[in-house]
Amino acid sequence: MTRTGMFSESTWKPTRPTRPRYLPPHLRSPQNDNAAFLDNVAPELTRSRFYSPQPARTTRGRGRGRGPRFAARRNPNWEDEKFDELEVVDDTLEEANVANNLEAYEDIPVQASGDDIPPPVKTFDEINLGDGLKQNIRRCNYIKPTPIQRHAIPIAVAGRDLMACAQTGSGKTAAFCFPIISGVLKDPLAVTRRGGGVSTAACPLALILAPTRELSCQIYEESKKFAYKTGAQIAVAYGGTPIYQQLRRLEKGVDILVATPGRLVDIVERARVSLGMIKYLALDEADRMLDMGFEPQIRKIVEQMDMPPPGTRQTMLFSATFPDEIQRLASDFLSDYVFLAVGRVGSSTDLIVQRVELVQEMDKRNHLLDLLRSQRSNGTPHSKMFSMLNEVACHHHESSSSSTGSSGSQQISLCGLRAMPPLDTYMFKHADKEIPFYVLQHFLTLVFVETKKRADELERWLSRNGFPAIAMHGDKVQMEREQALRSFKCGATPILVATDVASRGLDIPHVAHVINFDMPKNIDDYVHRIGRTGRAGKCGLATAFFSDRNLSLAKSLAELMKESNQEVPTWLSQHAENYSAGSAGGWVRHDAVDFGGYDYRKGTASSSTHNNTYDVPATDGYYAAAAAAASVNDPTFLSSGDCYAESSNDDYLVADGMNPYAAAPYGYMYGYGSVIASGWD
Ligand SMILES: Nc1ncnc2c1ncn2[C@@H]1O[C@H](COP(=O)(O)OP(=O)(O)OP(=O)(O)O)[C@@H](O)[C@H]1O
Repeated sequence: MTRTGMFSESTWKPTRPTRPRYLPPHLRSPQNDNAAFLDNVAPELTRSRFYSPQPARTTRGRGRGRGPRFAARRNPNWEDEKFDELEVVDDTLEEANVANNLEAYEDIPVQASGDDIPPPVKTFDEINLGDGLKQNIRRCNYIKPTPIQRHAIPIAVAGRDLMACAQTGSGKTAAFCFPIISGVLKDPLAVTRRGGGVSTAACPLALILAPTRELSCQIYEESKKFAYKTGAQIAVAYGGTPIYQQLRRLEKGVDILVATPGRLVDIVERARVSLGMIKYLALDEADRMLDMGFEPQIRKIVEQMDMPPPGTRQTMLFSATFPDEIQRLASDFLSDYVFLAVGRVGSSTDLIVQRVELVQEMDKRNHLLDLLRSQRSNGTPHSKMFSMLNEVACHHHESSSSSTGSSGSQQISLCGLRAMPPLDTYMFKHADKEIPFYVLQHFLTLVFVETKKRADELERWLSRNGFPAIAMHGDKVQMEREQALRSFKCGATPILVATDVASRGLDIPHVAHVINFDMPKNIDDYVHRIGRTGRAGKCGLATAFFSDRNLSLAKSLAELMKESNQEVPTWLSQHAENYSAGSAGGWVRHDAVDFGGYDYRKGTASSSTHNNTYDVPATDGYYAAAAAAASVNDPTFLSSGDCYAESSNDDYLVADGMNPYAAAPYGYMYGYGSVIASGWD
């Protein structure tokens, strides 16, 4: 849809006269909002029976007189209790444990580049987020901010555009949701964003885009928790479900819209949503959203659908990976932005133990069976994993105790082992039968495969061999996809076989093991896939089946493992050497950067470790390479923005003849071969 002329281009103020008076969220009736909110809570998102020794409590369906009013009369804190029934962080943990698990992120170096960067905070209380939101943060058991939250929230609350990169599972969702919710709640605009008058278009103030339906739903559920009782109206729109239901919800008015790109375009083209009032735009998994698969749709949404331009709106891009060329592309959507990297861009957390096994294609199935069997042998499944996790905890203790000076035993208990769910059985009712869930079911295993067909085949094969599994991929109808995810989350089918549709963003508690049955096409996808475990400071295990077909990944995988303090098998190092020597270069990472992230601009680099901000000379990356290339008078060095790579079937490769100095800063090339990955929305 092109600009409709509803809004004046220069001011972006609405000119439409006949609309009901806008009621700011903080003045809206909390009762109404709560009612809508509670009604929307999906049953599966109430406190999981799986992790709770008690059956889930509910105030619904208990007959007359048992509704919210009744509950409120009997117990003035009923709403707090009601909130507790939602899926909060992790109900097996005490508050202190949650905070302590997050200690795991304390040592991560942080780099911020840009002008006048607002300083980070140590606590949520230091930021003016508003009382309602702060109360919900406490209800969510978010005792203290994670590093990405400490740095990103003040930047976003100050109204700055932001490109932020932080490890999987480190709390990026809250880092963009809190500033958005807080901004919406403080919005002084006395104009309507609701439907009415001559138009039925809803006019959200904030738009959050995500690449998959499940991730949109997850962000929606999370933001509802954060906005609980504040009056902020949040809606979700994603494909694969009837559009009319979503349209009806939008008619009621919306402040924050969470959407997948395809469904959003559809709704905007039907003139049911106007993007003309957008003040906040957030792209989760931003590198995925801006790669070849989604970029045209994102450009359409951002540049051709009435959305205020950069500088007028605030734009926030978040991901765990940010290849250079995507950063370059993304800068089209940003204005005077801050680049923030927690840890190295595209690296993985060392809370995830990574194992790589050399397995040929024909042996993969049997190898998987052996692995799964060893997990549940002796009634103490995952015993191997437990010892490995213990090693991680000890290792982590060693690295963190030197900087924190804490005692050993204390640190070990902080590193995730106590976060493991209790090892007992649980009775599950299915088709009128009580089925015991054995210990294994407490640990969920996520198996990634390359194609939808392979996912279905492996699901059947595993089930036939006594391992209840379910497949999730883009050929399944949405209901089946959601059912598969639910069944996995609650442990009914403790193995999920998925394509890349499940690789990004999904926060599934107690995924203890990620198996790359088929390796992904590029290292970024690997980082996201293994990031489904080892979240929020907990430990996890990732096993990769590496075959001859994956040689092009050897170098980047070995480098990633080294960066994350993992043991690299000798055979992999050998393959990495052979492959890089025998090819035009394969994958190249930021060899020149010795810590932190990588801002492709590199001009105004400043860096901070924890809370101390200081300048670092921009001697690495681009400038170092430029200097090196210039010193040898090398004509192959290309300036920023030039194309420096050639595509191949799988990955982008450094162009022949380019010298290593020139290649280094452009490192981390993106595997466009993977864009056609199955199952994206
Ligand atoms: N400050 C905090 N205190 C406690 N738990 C937190 C905090 N911030 C986030 N979490 C929890 O950490 C988990 C991971 O957070 P989130 O899903 O936002 O990670 P992410 O960085 O977006 O990961 P991904 O890169 O995979 O999308 C969630 O369960 C979330 O509730």
